[in-house]
Amino acid sequence: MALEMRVLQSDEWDVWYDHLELAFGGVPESPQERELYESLTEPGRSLGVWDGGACVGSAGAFSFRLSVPGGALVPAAGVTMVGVAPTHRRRGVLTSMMRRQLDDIRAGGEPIAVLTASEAAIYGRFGYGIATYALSLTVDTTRVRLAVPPGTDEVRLRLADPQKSLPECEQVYAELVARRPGMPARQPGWERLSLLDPEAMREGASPLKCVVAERADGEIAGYARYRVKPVYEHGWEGKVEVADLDALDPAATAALWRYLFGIDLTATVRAGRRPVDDPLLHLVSDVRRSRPSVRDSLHLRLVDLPAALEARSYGAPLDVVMEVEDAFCPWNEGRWRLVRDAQGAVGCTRTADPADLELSVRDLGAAYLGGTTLTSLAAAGRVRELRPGTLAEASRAFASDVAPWLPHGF
Ligand SMILES: CC(=O)SCCNC(=O)CCNC(=O)[C@H](O)C(C)(C)COP(=O)(O)OP(=O)(O)OC[C@H]1O[C@@H](n2cnc3c(N)ncnc32)[C@H](O)[C@@H]1OP(=O)(O)O
Repeated sequence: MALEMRVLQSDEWDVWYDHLELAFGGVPESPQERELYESLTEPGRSLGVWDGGACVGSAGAFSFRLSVPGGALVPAAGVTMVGVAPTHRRRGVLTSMMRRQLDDIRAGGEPIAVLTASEAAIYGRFGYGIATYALSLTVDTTRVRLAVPPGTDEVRLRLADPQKSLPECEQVYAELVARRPGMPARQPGWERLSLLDPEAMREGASPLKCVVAERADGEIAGYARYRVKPVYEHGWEGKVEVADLDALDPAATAALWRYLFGIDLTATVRAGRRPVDDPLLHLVSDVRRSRPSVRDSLHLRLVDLPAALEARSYGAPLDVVMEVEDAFCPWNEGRWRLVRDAQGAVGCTRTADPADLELSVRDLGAAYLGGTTLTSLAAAGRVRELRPGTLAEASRAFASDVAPWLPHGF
């Protein structure tokens, strides 16, 4: 029987999601998680592939707005819930869904698409590049000390109910979105993701706790959400699992980390999905015993290349012609002139002038948020400089002073 791909109807969601769970191995999600993701699913932009009555393929998209260098929010399709039934793998089902989805995203006018990949090797062939990395730290807090900046002692910490303190914590999040590229501005319903706390997610740890940091005037300056996992071996050696830590100034940042490091009966603080330039790296007395590790996080694709490049700002004047390869979305293929003038105005237009740089859309996606430099891509042979001097100029202009960061999965 021929496979049929069609847009999801709301009443098909359960079958569609059961299929997705199976594609990921078949362990059922908690009812809380399932309910949340059902409420966040946008059926009109979710695809199902059907073999008779059986769902064998799924791909969804969320309507995000993502911060980019300069602070603008760019409409971005958040590609999600991708799965192909184990019986139907390696027959091109994913490829057909990616084709349809990118065509739909283009028609809908979102200049970029983003995703987090279950396996880092899947999406490069569809033009996605790795635009952000995530830092994980596992700190031995029996050995590692914090050097806190002046003002830390003036920060007041208050334990708060995660649900009740959500509105004030969301204010902090919203302020950070404008400061750091790669962050999705909160869309209605997404704030609930931070509070998701089913027993199954705790792995023996406590329910989610929240500590709020306030300045002397009572203004909120940050918060951390965390769980404590009791461990007793030769004495108490519990683990503090940090879910979120967002703060607006150095004193609040240090006060929150100091609090987490100092929780009695614990010996480890573990924080995953942190920015790669997390200030914690500079607060700790021993970075090695903080066991940093890095992995790919947000994969990004330019869907409408000129609109995407014009939507961000650049750190220096620039006039560069790029020869871009994009076999999967050929409307982006060819030669583009990107100009950022002395006043900061940006234009990206087609040109017949000789190219200065040559690269694939995937590598342009990797560099788009300013975290991966064009120079580092060139060192790997992925960007080729055709006119001397243009690589350094473009690399400086694209780079972001603040590392791009995706604070949560989707
Ligand atoms: C954004 C997200 O939701 S990420 C979640 C992705 N989903 C999962 O990981 C769930 C488990 N895996 C699956 O459901 C499937 O194996 C998928 C979705 C990864 C791939 O689906 P398929 O229909 O088998 O892919 P398809 O047949 O279109 O393969 C296209 C190409 O990608 C390659 N490919 C497919 N899966 C992988 C993988 N996991 N790693 C590397 N390459 C892969 C194929 O070999 C093929 O390469 P080719 O064109 O050179 O022959």
